[in-house]
Amino acid sequence: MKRARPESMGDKIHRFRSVIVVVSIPMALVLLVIMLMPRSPAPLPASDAEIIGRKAGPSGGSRSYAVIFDAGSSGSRVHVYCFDGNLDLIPIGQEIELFLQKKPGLSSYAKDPKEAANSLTSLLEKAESVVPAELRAKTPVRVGATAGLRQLGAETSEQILQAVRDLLNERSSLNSKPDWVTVLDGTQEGAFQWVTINYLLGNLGKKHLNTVGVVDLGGGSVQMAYAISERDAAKAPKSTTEEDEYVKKLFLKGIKYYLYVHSYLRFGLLAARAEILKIAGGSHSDCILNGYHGSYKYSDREFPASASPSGSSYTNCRNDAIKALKHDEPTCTHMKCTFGGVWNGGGGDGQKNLFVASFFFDRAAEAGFVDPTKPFAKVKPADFEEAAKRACKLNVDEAKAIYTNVADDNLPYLCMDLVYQFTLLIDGFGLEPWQDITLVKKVKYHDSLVEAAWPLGSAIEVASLA
Ligand SMILES: Nc1nc2c(ncn2[C@@H]2O[C@H](COP(=O)(O)OP(=O)(O)OP(=O)(O)O)[C@@H](O)[C@H]2O)c(=O)[nH]1
Repeated sequence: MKRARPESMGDKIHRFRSVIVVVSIPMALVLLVIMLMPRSPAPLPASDAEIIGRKAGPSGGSRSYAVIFDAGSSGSRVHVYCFDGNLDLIPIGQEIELFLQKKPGLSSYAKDPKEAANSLTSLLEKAESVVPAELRAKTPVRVGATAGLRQLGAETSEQILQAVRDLLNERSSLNSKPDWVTVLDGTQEGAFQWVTINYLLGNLGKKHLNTVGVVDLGGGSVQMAYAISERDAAKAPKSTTEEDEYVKKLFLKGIKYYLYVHSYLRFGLLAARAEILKIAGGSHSDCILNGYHGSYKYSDREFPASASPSGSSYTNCRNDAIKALKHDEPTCTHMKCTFGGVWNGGGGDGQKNLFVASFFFDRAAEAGFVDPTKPFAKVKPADFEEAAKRACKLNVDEAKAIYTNVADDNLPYLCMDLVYQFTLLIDGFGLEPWQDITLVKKVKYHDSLVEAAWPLGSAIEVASLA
C-alpha cells in the first residue's frame, strides 16, 4: 500500500473532554464528538457544532447501561455495557460486558416476522436481568440489523423490524425508540467497528496516524474503515447518498478524524460463496471439497454446490474467487480502487495497522493457524493462502478428520472460504501477502477482554445521548 503524506495538523482543535456531542453539518456528514475524561469542556470548535448530548461530571457513582443487539445474517447477539461518568467501561458482575449470541439470525425468519422478533426474547430477558431495575427505564436498547436484513429488501426487513419494536414495547422495561431498531447501513457498521477497536486500544485522542484500521468480514457484507488525512479526505470522490459517503468526520476526544469507510454488500463470507458458485455456473465447483454433492442455500436462493470430478483445486478456485470479486466490475473512475469500482481511500498511515475481525478470525482459528483461545493473533495474508492450499487438497472426510473445529455444514466450503479470504485481502483490498495484520476477536481493555464488535461503538454513541 502506498503511504499518504503525514497530515499537517492545519486547524488548531481545542482539546476538550467529558462532553459527548453528535454534530451535523450542511454536507450531511455526521460528526461524532466524544470526550471521555472529566474536565470543564473547552469551547467547541467553530460554528458547526451543536450540543445534543452532554456527559459530564466526576466518574464517581454515576453509571449508565446500554443494551445493543447485533442482528447479523449468521446470528443474533446482545451486548450489555456499563459506563461510568467518563464513559469508561465498568464491569457487570465478573465480566466487563454481558455478551450472548444465538443462531440463526433474523433474516432466517423472513416469512415470519413475529417469529423473528421472538427469537430475541431469551437474549432480551438475560440482558435486562443484569441492568438494575431502577435504571432500566433510562437504559437505551438498540437493535442494529446488518447485511442479512439489508439483503431481504425494504418491505420484509421493515416487517421484521416492526415486530421487534412491538416486542420491545410489549415485553421490555428498557428505554426503546422506533428509530433505534433499524437496519444499520454498512458505513455506520464500519464506523462503529472503528470506534470500538480504537476506543479499546486507547487510540481515541491520538493523531490519525496512530489509530488502527479495521476490516470486519460478516456473512453478508464486509466493511473496511480507517482514518485518513484531511488532505486525502478533501480528494474523496463525492457520493450521491449519505450511506455511500466515503468519508465520515468524527470528533473523538478533541481530535477531528476523517474516517474512510466502505461496506461491500454481497461480499461477506457467506454471500461470497454464492457469488463464487455463480461464477462456476455449472453443477460443480473447483472450490468444493471432493466427496460433497449438494447445494448451497443463501438469501432464499439455492445454488448447485458439488465437487468437480477431479476434486477441489486451489488454482482454479482462486481464479473463480478473483472473477467473483471483479465480476462485471465498473471501470475505476477514481485515483485507485479496491474492487467493484470502489475508491480505496488512498491508504496511508491510518491503514498501515489493520485489525481484522469476525469470520477472518473464525476461519483462521478453524484452519489451525490461530489459537482459538487467544483474543487476537498477528498473521500475514499469506497464511490464508498456505491454509487454503492445504485444505484444497483434501476431500470432505479427510478434512473432517483434520479440522475438528470446523462445523459439518462448513466443511465442504473450507477451501473456498480460505481462498476467498486470501483473495479479498490481496486482490480486493490491495494488501501485501507478507504484511502483518492482527486478527481480532477480543481486545484487552484495562484487565479485561472486550468483544471486538461494532455494538460498543453504538453503545458509546447512545450512552452519550442519554
Ligand atoms: N465472539 C464474538 N463473535 C462475533 C461477534 N460478532 C460476530 N461474531 C462472529 O463473527 C462471525 C461473523 O459475524 P458478523 O460479522 O456479525 O456477520 P453476520 O452475523 O453474518 O452479519 P452481517 O454483518 O449481516 O453479514 C460469526 O461467526 C459471528 O459468530 C462478537 O461480538 N463476538
